[in-house]
Amino acid sequence: MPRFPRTFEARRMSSIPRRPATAHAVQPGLKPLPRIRNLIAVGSGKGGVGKSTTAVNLALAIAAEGARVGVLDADVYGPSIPTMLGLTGRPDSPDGKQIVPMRAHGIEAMSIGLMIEEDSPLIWRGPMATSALTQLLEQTLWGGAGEDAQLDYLIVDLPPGTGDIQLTLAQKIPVAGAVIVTTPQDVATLDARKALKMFEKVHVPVLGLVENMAVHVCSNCGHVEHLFGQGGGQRIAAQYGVPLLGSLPLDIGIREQGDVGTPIFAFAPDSAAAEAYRATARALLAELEKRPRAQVSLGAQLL
Ligand SMILES: Nc1ncnc2c1ncn2[C@@H]1O[C@H](COP(=O)(O)OP(=O)(O)OP(=O)(O)O)[C@@H](O)[C@H]1O
Repeated sequence: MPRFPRTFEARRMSSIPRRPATAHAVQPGLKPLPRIRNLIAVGSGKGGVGKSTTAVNLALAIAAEGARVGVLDADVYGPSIPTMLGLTGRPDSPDGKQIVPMRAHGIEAMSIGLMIEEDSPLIWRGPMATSALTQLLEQTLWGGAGEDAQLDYLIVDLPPGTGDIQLTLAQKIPVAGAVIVTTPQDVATLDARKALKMFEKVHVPVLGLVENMAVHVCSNCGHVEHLFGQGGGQRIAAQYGVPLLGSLPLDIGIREQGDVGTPIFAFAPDSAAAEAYRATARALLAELEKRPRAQVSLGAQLL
């Protein structure tokens, strides 16, 4: 794989003008979080489909559009975002209550994995997990220390599956929209449908599906192969009545870069894989723009 001389962070700092995002409506009955203009939940019907990898690279791709972005790793079963972003140590908490998010590759990040010992197994019952996660969401100083600090987008990597924890989280967290990550096999077994139903049940709008590992790119010759046939993602999205936001390649660089803490989008922003994430991120933002805006109340910062 070609090496790119300039890091993503340097590129981002030097050339991308900030474009503050419009805040969009959340589920009826919930109040938007003051520090978050748009919270986007990333879910999947089952584990191992590449949800965290997709969430992190999409967060970077959205940041590259000029937005202030954070990622919250809510995957209590296997918090992998610290590794994917190369984060270690504990986040600061000056007053013992609020938590300063960590930063990597130009985005903010917080993970349940940063708050516990690295080797300790997370065997939490539903209520414990959901209250820990809602606390983490609310007590993190997203967007900086100032009173009016805000992120344009917070990408929340939900635990895989559609059990109680996922349902409660989808119900309690004020979400502007959800994205469902599937693989071609996942599509075949209809696990993605369960995730769709779950979000529907709690009135969270699904912005679309992302088909991960859709085509294989040979690391030697770059040959592209549709291992699982073509058009599956498109068909299933049409069947469910939601857009297919993008199809991502099964690419060794995506895995390798995730393992070493510099996601492919940061490592090789001009690669074909990064381009696929960029196109998917743009489609996601375009879908979000179609959603109703958050209501503006006097004194609120949701302009
Ligand atoms: N498009 C891709 N190409 C190559 N490898 C990928 C791709 N997407 C994900 N992977 C790899 O697949 C493995 C699982 O990915 P990831 O941890 O993102 O899945 P997940 O759905 O979040 O898993 P879980 O939530 O069950 O822990 C990782 O090793 C990751 O690097």
